[in-house]
Parts: sequence; structure tokens; C-alpha cells
Amino acid sequence: MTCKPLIGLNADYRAAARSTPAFSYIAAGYFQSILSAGGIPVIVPPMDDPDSIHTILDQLNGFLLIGGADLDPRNDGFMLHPSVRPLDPIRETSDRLLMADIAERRMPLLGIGTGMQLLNVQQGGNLFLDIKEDLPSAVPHLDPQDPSHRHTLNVESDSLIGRVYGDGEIRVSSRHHMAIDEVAPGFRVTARCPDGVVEAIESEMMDWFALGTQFHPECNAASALDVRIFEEFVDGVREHAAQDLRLVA
Ligand SMILES: N[C@@H](CCC(=O)NCCCC(=O)O)C(=O)O
Repeated sequence: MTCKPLIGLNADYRAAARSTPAFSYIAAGYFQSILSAGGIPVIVPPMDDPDSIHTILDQLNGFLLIGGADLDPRNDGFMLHPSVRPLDPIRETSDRLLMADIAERRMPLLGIGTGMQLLNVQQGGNLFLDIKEDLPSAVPHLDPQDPSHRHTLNVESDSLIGRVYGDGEIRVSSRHHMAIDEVAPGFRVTARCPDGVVEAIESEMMDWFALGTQFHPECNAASALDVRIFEEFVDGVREHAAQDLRLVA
């Protein structure tokens, strides 16, 4: 595939409040990173009709599931925890429909933050609902005073994330209080914070190019290395699209 691949991005949703009407939005870092990496971002608003989601995915070559508030654990059979601030149900319903269809068709996927957590639970893994309670010796993964809060990262060298960051000290941007507990079957952990918290997962399935980062390579303070994650993703999307074309030719 020589032309630019079309990459879908799910938009966030905020319900109407007092004098503000409901609105949908996306942090610019997500679509700017796709643009810089050579893809064309296509922002998909929340939708609750599986057929409409199917129709829009038919037009796309890959998908980036973005970060945001928390998945509601009750949707996965767990109890609500006091620290959980759930996504608006309008976004969560749409994200879950997108995720199920993306997985079914093995569309190339990058999940970031909540997007990675959704990938993990939809594929059969589960989450710690609150790092402070579940992993009391963990370093801070969220600093409400500093949206660019960073911590170091240990990577598996034989992985996409390992290829991107190479040797040397790595510092990544972190904004979360939940984390992966059990990793979904078919995925492996390719980066951890030195405290053990899972920071990246990658598909081991031959027929699915899918990865997720708990950290935020799209943030304002992203490094040149962070940007390489999007380049690797867009290259993978291109390769997948080229294979599909060869199969139908
Ligand atoms: N449920 C998560 C959220 C992690 C996350 O995606 N943070 C980014 C929020 C900012 C954004 O919208 O990009 C958690 O574990 O806290």
C-alpha cells in the first residue's frame, strides 16, 4: 500500500451539564501523532448501533483506541470501586462495540491508556481497579498536579516496544490509577515500570497486529522515540492493507 492508510480514532463524550450542551472531543495529540506518522486520522463519534460501527470499520485500515476515564468494572462482572470514575456510558457502549468488531475482523489496533485496558478485558484479561490499593509498593503512576508525570520503563528487547526504545534509560508519560492484572490470552507483556506495573502488551497472534500502551506516547511532552510507536503502528497498518489487497487480487 503506497497511499496513506485511514486510521479510525474513537472520540470521547461529555454529557450536557447546566448551560453546556453535550459534546464529543479528542485530545489533539492522538490525531496529530497519526498524521506525523503518515496516516490519515478519521475521528469516529460514539455510536450505539453495531451495524453503523461495522459500516465505518469497513472503510478503515486500522484503529487507535484512545485514553480517557475508567471502564465500568460492572460491565465485566466486577464490583464498582470507590476510586473508579467511569466513562460516560455513551462512550463506553460505543468503545465496546468498536473493540468487539475490531477484534472479530483482526483490524490492526493500537490501544492507549483506557484503550489498552479495553483491549485486555475484551480479550479475556482483567484489571487492578486501583494501583494504590492493589499494588501499595508501586511508584506514583498519576500526578494530578502534573499531566506530564513520567516514570521509567523496562522493555523486552525482542518486541515492537523494545525496537522503538532500544537500550538506555526510557521515561514515559503516565496518567492512570488502574492497571492490567492478568494479561489476555494471545498477548504478552512487552514493557513494565520497574515496580512491575504492566506498561505495554503486544499480540502474539500471527493474524492480528495489535498492541497497547498504558503510558501516553501522544502527550505534549512526547519524545522523538515515543513518536516512533505511531510510525511502527502506521507501517504495520500499511503492511496489513497491502496483504489484504494481494489476497483479493
Ligand atoms: N482508566 C484509566 C485511564 C488511563 C488513561 O487513559 N488516562 C488518560 C486520560 C487522559 C486522556 O483522555 O487521554 C486509569 O487507569 O486511570
